[in-house]
Amino acid sequence: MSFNIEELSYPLKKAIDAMGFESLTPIQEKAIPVGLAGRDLIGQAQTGTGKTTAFAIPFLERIDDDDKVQVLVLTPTRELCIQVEKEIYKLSRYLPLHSLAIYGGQDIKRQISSLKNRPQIIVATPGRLKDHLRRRTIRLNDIKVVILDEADEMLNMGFVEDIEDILKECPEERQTMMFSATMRPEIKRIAETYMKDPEMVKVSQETLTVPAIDQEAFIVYEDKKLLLLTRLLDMMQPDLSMVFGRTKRRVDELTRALQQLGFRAEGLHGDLSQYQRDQVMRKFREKRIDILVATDVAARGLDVQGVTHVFNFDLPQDADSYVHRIGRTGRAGNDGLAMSFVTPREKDHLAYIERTIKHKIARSPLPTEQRTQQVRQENLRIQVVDALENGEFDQLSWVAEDLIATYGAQDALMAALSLITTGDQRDFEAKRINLTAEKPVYSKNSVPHKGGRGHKGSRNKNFHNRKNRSYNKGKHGDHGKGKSDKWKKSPRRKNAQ
Ligand SMILES: Nc1ncnc2c1ncn2[C@@H]1O[C@H](COP(=O)(O)OP(=O)(O)OP(=O)(O)O)[C@@H](O)[C@H]1O
Ligand SMILES: [Mg+2]
Repeated sequence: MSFNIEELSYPLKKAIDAMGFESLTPIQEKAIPVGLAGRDLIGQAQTGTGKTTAFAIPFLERIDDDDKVQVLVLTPTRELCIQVEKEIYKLSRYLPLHSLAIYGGQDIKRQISSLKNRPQIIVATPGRLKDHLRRRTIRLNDIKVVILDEADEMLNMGFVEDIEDILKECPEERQTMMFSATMRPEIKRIAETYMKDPEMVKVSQETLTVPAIDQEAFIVYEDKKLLLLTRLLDMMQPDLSMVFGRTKRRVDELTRALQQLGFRAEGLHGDLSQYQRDQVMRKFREKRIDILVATDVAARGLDVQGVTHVFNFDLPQDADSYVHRIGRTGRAGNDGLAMSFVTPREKDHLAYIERTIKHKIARSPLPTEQRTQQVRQENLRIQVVDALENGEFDQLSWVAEDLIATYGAQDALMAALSLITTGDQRDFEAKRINLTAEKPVYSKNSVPHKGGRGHKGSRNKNFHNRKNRSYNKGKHGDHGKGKSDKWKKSPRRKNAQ
């Protein structure tokens, strides 16, 4: 029998109930008993499968309300730090425990004054935590549990020294747990050097990516990417989407371009002030913007309800990053669609990503102007039907009567429709915007094409088996053909597991 909710203490059961979780996810079933036993562990499970709760429940069951810092959770980014602390806060709602997020960019004095609440649990980014250690405003002498979320990233070059420094300040006698959706063998070996006889808790799946995420690739020239994105956004009208760009400059330029084209988009990257970063994340979570354009700073861990589409405007450098980026959708049992833009010179890099994730990414044909226009018009029809069914427009009746009497119903309606379509104009503008070109991505793992550059390998032919797919098979626009509706409206959301 696997571990289940009934075995938890009452305050946690109640909190989990309030969060709407009906049962535990597989990684939670497997990792919680090991964590409760006080063992060190490395937990690996796909994106969006509830690793946060998997690592939080054991320490919430085990620590006491002694007002010392007993648990330290480390995360690679500020946004993730804030999010993880929120999840812990929700889980500990009925427990006499305090948690606090400590991250860079926030006023350190404010953090110092929040520390007066005597939190038992600190969630931190490494840099800012080290500041506090230097100032002796945080001490780690009483730490019982250390958790590295996104452990493989934390043990990568950029962070590993900070992590070492931090772990040195923690007592030897402690429980250490590491979690991630990706754990390359060499990183796993490094991880083990910081742990005592860790148990490997893995929810094995055939692929690194989540099956609920549909993955597609478009082979597209660099200077046609913006037009492609514009058309896809217009056709599919995602609820919320994330667009990943390679560099900060790329993110800035792309955000500006999308705004100019009339999309509600904002950018997120490490050069923004913390205030700006917080604002952007808040707007995105509250659906006041539809599109978050970001660098890899947003690739890991972020959990935003309603993200139905992820676009890799630029391919990521490594396959792990691909896994985490696309994992921002298809979370907790929901569907998602991930689309990657690949320049012809990056085909080998895509092949390397496919090999690593053990999943073949379907090649999709580029939407033509004609097809795009047709879908836009069908979407327009849906908009009008929605308005007919739900709208209140009685106050416009005299205008309609007047226009119909003067110009006839058909002309009057067509003129009115033309006012609300932006599509053709958008295409026109998208073609005129020049983004600074990014270099093609290449990694030492991407093998060159057989026959050199420009060779059209027979391998690629198999990928075009979707050529005749329709971009519009939704409930209103299409007249009965096909089942998939992903090309237009956002994928349907199932209930969370
Ligand atoms: N038992 C559960 N039932 C339903 N939903 C859950 C359950 N546990 C967690 N969730 C929800 O699932 C979502 C994803 O959880 P979480 O962010 O912990 O995933 P993750 O495995 O850490 O993903 P990533 O690898 O991207 O960091 C969250 O919204 C969380 O609240
Ligand atoms: Mg996570």
